[in-house]
Amino acid sequence: MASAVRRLKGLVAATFTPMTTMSDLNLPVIQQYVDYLIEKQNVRNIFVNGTTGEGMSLSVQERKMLAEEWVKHAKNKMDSVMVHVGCLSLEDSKDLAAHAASCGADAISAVSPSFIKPSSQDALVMYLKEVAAAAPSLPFYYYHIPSLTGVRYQVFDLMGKMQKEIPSFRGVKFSDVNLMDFSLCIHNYKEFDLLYGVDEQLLGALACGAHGAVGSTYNYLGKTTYKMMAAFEKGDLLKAQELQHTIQKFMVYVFDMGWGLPEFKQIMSLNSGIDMGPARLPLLSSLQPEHHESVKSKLKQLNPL
Ligand SMILES: CC(=O)N[C@H](C=O)[C@@H](O)[C@H](O)[C@H](O)CO
Ligand SMILES: CC(=O)C(=O)O
Repeated sequence: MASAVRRLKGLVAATFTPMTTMSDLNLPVIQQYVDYLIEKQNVRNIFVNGTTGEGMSLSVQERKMLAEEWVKHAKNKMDSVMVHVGCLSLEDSKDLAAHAASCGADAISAVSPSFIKPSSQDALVMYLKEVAAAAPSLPFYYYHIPSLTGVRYQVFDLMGKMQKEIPSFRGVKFSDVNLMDFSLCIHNYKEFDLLYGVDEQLLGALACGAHGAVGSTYNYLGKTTYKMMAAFEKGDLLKAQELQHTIQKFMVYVFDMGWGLPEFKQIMSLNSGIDMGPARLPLLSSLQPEHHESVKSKLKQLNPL
């Protein structure tokens, strides 16, 4: 029987959280940000309050305000708004899940708790089940990002348990390099959405059958990544490889500079012309004014606006 459930496809931008110079939320920027993603990057899905959005560094109240604002502006323009509700506190996660449903989000996602970690796969699934049950009408996506959570259970092993225990379970945002685990999930759980989350090797995940991708770079490399996906779909593997390699060269530059979230936010500001402000935690950015032209010209070659 064909499923009536709408599948999440294509690119999902993991949004940055716009902030003022004082690191307060800068909500008025969000409307412009939504239009930029649609018009300049052709991206019509967003993942809010995740890693890139600094969800874990924000208060519950701030996360609610952000979810509301993103939903308000994306509602009739984008295909889907997924709100990340994972926290170290189960109560906070449930609160955020219920709030996401009440404000009109299309889906929720949660990471595993990562300070006191689940002691077994079953414990993790029980936890996720409670979070998902706080918003039973919304599709639930497990957010697998072992490099940050330290929770490394094979997703393939978890999928069957999540399918059995969580009625709203719809898929996984898979931010890990283990393509065998990813491939096993795709082939054994065909009715679920498997969204890949390591942008710099998306082509490998497409070859395994990825249904879509969620990531930070789609904020500024969305159009280029779509070109790579189109080449792959047409069977033009050489062109797809070339585009993936070009994107990788940009990421090598970023990683060689030792850049992370505060610099990613600046890269986004430089490319979009929308001021994202600094990161929330007092992490000092090492992207200096003398780097601006180099970042801009590299991105311009990659993704001419
Ligand atoms: C750790 C992290 O932030 N992972 C993101 C998604 O999960 C990715 O989108 C990366 O930001 C991206 O692949 C660049 O390394
Ligand atoms: C990158 C990603 O998917 C996140 O920021 O959560």
